[in-house]
Amino acid sequence: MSYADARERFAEWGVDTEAAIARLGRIPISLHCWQGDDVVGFERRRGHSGGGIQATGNHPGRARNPRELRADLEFAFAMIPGPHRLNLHAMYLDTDEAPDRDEIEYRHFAPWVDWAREQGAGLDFNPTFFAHEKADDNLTLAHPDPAIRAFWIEHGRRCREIAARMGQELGSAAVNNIWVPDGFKDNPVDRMGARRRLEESLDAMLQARHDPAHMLDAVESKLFGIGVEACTIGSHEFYMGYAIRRGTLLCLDMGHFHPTENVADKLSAVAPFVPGILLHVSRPMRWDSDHVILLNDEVLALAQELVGTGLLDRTHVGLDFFDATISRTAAWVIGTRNMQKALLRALLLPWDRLRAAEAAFDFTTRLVVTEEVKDLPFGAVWAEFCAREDVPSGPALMADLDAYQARVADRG
Ligand SMILES: C[C@H](O)[C@H](O)[C@@H](O)C(=O)CO
Ligand SMILES: [Mn+2]
Repeated sequence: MSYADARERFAEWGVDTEAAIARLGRIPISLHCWQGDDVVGFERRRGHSGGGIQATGNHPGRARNPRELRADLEFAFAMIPGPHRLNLHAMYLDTDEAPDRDEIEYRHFAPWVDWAREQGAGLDFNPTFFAHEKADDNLTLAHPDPAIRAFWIEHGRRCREIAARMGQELGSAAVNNIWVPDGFKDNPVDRMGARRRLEESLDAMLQARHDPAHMLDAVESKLFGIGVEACTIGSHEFYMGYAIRRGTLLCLDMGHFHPTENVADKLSAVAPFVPGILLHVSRPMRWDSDHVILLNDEVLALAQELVGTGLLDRTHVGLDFFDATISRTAAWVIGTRNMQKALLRALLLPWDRLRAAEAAFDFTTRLVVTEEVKDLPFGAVWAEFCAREDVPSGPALMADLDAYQARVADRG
């Protein structure tokens, strides 16, 4: 179906496809750098605990250095319509030096900023509290040893400074997301002590004020991780309380809750109490497996809540998946485009009609409308969006993905 015909079909429902396309074109999605190299990073020191996260698979083409990762990202950006952001982790520094985590400085990341400026992309940032000898006890900011806590506090403090400078340089606030793997494999007897230490460390780390136009703090909770099955110190309740008290963003990772929980439902529940939300859009399969996101019910529901509640302006959409069994660039492209497709579908819903039906307790109409509109030609609107943004779709996209993968397949 042509776009012109599709526009008319949507108009019959009172939906303006032009407005939806325009809104979608202003929503940046933050691509996570760690999908490109299986969460390895570019530090010269290696070989320590991974904090319970690990990519599985050995598909050829893993980016081995910043140059390769940037080339892969440039390709992915060319396949993804709309404004771009890159979510960097501190272990992806670009330098010949070998600073420890408590020694990193802005200059170690400056090449990323230069590159982002060239690309017209924003940057987000994350301290790296894993893959380091001082994280091998599965305790960092909550460690009982004050020297280890001090080390990680200094790392986190520096990361906030680096993120703030990135945001200032690029004229777009960098979200600096704090996730620590801290927890216990078996039942601890002093959960309270560990949580108090985490709270104190976070307070020390977040003491310096930074301009929110440059940097926004976020905290990310988790239900459990491999190796910390009995207790995660930074649980949802912990960080929900912390984000409210400190006024930070709250990060909701779709893989960090019990599988029966509905992350979409949480948005309107937490939004009144925190200044904003960071999403890690992911696909847990039985656990926090970080599969590439599909255009599935969970992602559609998330996008629908973002649009329907008006929370888009207060939400930063980031991705968090990593799959090393398929082309890493294709994973980025397909996952990101799925998030955008979900947002487009949400933007193309007849919201006024649905809200009126619900307000009138006419749940029959609400059901009929939600099911009937599923037959509308969303694909034609998506194809039009891609064409206007000069990115391929359909078979042309597949050909480009295959050609790029063939180019990187001989990386050692
Ligand atoms: C690499 C990220 O910091 C990490 O995936 C974190 O966001 C997470 O979700 C850990 O399970
Ligand atoms: Mn996450």
